[in-house]
Amino acid sequence: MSAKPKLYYFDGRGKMESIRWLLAAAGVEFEEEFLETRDQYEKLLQGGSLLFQQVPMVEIDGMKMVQTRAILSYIAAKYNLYGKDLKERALIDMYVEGTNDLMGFILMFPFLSAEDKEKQRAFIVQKATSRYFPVYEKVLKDHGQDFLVGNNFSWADVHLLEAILMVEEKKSDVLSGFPQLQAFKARISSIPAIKKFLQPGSQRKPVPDDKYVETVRRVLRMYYDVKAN
Ligand SMILES: N[C@@H](CCC(=O)N[C@@H](CS)C(=O)NCC(=O)O)C(=O)O
Repeated sequence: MSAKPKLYYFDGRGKMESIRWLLAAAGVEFEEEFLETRDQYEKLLQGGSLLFQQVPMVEIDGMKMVQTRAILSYIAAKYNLYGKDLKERALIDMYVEGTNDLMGFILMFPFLSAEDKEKQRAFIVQKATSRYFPVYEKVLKDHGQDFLVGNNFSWADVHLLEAILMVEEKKSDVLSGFPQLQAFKARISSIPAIKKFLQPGSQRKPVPDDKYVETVRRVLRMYYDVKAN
């Protein structure tokens, strides 16, 4: 039996969270090493483990993988969450990139000033409800199926649920005008592997707090200000 994938990142969401979600959705157990000190990060750098001197890094199947998108694609393909043919794969890629753009607005949120946080919250909700959610609402309504692509559970479904929950953390009733997405959320959340991941005590990370922000800033020597969109 091959070893469990090992994830190298901070003890928080950031760019690793979607990887945790996808592994969990595939029912794959994984280990994590959390970066707490600059020393740990420099050891990884000096050991040549970080191809572009960045995390996330995932040890999987004898590889030290970096680049979030590459890691996610590998996991999706390996665990049959990436469609049955090239056209389904293309659709999954489009939907995932859409949700990724939306999540990108949320990724740096914890690093903003209090004033910018309020501006960014409004921006996220506006983008979600006017650009991204209407797309997925229409896809689900038009084909009338349970999943976004090919009537099968895929990476696109996992990514969309993650994005929905992230936006709901910014505005809890954000799905009120999206009945298809409400039903989708309930359906995907009840898939056993997802349900397990959503329960307390799983490897899902909480909303980033000040301690997470301080650790990331210290380890990466991130001394600059981050601005809202
Ligand atoms: N394109 C990369 C970007 C990764 C990235 O920006 N990682 C940050 C932490 S979230 C990092 O390691 N920054 C250190 C640096 O760039 O020097 C990916 O998607 O994985």
